[in-house]
Amino acid sequence: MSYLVIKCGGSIVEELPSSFFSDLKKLQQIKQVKPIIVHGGGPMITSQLKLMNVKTTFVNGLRVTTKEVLDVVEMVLSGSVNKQIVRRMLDQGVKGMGMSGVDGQLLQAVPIKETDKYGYVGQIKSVNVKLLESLADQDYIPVISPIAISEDHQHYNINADVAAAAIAASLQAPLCFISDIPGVLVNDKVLHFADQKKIEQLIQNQTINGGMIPKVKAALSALNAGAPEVSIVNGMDHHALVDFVQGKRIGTRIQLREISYV
Ligand SMILES: Nc1ncnc2c1ncn2[C@@H]1O[C@H](COP(=O)(O)OP(=O)(O)O)[C@@H](O)[C@H]1O
Ligand SMILES: CC(=O)N[C@@H](CCC(=O)OP(=O)(O)O)C(=O)O
Repeated sequence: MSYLVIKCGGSIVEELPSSFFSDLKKLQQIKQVKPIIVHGGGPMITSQLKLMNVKTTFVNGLRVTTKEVLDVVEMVLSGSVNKQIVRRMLDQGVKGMGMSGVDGQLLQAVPIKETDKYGYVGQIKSVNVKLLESLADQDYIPVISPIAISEDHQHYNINADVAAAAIAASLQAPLCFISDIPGVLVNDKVLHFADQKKIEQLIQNQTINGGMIPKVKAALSALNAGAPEVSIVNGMDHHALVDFVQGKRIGTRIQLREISYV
């Protein structure tokens, strides 16, 4: 394995055990993996907006982003959340390099199609892969907040699952979603494998809802664009990352091809 894109959800970022960060080093040194972290921070953005008395709404799992909301999203994600992750990596002797998709034009965006509905939400047009390669060559682990920049230098808010999927697709790398649940749950049980058809059915009957919708959709889009493997795992599981790299059966593994569920 070479690159590994790890998406840390805002739901779990503050709870991640120290072993999560020390395992990054083990993966680099023992398995020659080049980890790349993409993080969210949805709950922290919502708390900050609340403190500032700014109303916030979601449509289809995406935050409606006015100019005022965009400033707060950027402040929270590229500021406190990003630096908190870098600090926790440094505590474990891991070389973290915090950046947003704006820095070095890492994530180049165009506005999402329905701008009247979503405001400053973007979709990723391209990823500056050379920048990621040069950081990995120096053993840095990029820690990326999902703010992107357009050709005319407007910043856009990107759902972190979508940003992680775009990066995994650009690098043709496996993608591991770290969240606060043990995987996709159906009747309180973890679904260990799910194919496209099953996911569409679970969205349709609302078993998959809320923040899980952009996650599974991003998983499918990464796979369709050539990412070899995508799983959703629980960040509270010690050594979830190592288990993922070793191909152990943890969380929910998403696949394109059909699976027999009998
Ligand atoms: N079928 C499902 N299985 C598991 N979680 C689900 C499901 N449907 C909705 N969810 C919700 O999705 C959440 C994970 O998405 P989200 O809150 O966006 O996490 P993150 O911040 O890790 O990206 C879970 O905490 C849960 O509330
Ligand atoms: C467009 C959009 O919805 N952006 C997200 C970005 C953060 C995010 O995705 O954080 P989680 O991974 O914790 O959900 C937002 O503003 O909340």
